[in-house]
Amino acid sequence: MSGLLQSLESCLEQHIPPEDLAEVKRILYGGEARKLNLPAAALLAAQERDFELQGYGFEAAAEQLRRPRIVRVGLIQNKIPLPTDTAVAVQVAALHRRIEEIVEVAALCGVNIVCFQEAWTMPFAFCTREKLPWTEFAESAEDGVTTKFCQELARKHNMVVVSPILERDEIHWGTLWNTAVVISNSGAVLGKSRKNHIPRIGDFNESTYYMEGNTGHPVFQTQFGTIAVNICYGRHHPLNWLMFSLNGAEIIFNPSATTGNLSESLWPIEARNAAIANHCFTCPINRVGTEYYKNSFTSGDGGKAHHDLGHFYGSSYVAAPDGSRTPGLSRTQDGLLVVEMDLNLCRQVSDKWNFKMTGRYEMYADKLTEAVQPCFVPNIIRE
Ligand SMILES: NC(=O)NCCC(=O)O
Repeated sequence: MSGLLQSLESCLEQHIPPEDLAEVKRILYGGEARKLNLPAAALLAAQERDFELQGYGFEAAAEQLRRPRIVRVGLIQNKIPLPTDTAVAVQVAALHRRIEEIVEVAALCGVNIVCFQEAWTMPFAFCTREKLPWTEFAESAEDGVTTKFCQELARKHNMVVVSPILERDEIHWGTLWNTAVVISNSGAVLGKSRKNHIPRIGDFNESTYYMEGNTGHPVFQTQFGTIAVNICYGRHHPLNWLMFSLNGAEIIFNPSATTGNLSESLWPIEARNAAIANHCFTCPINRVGTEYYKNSFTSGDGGKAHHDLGHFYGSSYVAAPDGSRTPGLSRTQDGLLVVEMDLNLCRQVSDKWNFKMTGRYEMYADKLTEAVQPCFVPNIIRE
């Protein structure tokens, strides 16, 4: 992992000859994203508060019967501000303060829907396998301190807030889940979406802490568009994206926590491919920084015990249904990515490429039903 590389895009800008840059961006990114003109006050506040602020826009063609449906989303990536052995309540409060000051800037930029990173109120401590204090970060999705905090933000800024937390479900005997709480711009809790796929890879020992989600693939109708949340490792599962899309999601957020050595080469591909395959916008968000734990832990691979999961590489971005994408935020710095999109692009691209129309879902539904039966015989033709 190169700790110094700020972002792939800054590297390209620096090293690709100027006469080739536009063509390189067309091939790699589907074109040069339109830069948004963000308010000077927002740029200044971001600088003072020490985070990167970037803004891009995606266009759609004008239609005769539908007005443009313009929405601005905000993706926030951040480091944990305090050491992991600071008191739980103090860490949570510090994260609330950090997010509050970034959301204020999102509001200045006209953001309608904001999404935070996975388990944003805590260090991503699931590498340790220790229960305390990490399970103490879990909160009620309905009326925990973080949900109340987000409801205030939503009301104050007239913004839909997607808040991925570690959830404690008191009704079901204190069960823990990895959950995104979706809060309407009215301040009401619209609902929640639990992480469907739990990693069992390397230091990501998350199944020690919480269960595979049981909320299916809910889509939330907001004033600004229909949204869904595919949490982190669900990014690797094309059917997970598909189901959110079949339920009508126009924007799918992917709040994540993932590290360089493990997944950085997959990061630019998976969510972008999901945007293309499902005719929707996708918004992967990753935390930044290296989180240190006092007690060492092993990866179960015979390697040495260590004190961190590796570097969380940020690089949050937005991909559009036509396959184009924004540059990523920094690999090392807190950041806010503001992206304006016309949701009419989803149907326009669908009418062009027809992936849903040609999807032959009935064929796959039948065959998948067969494939999961114990008596399944793979269809291999032999001589
Ligand atoms: N948080 C999480 O599910 N991480 C797993 C690693 C990855 O999906 O890249």
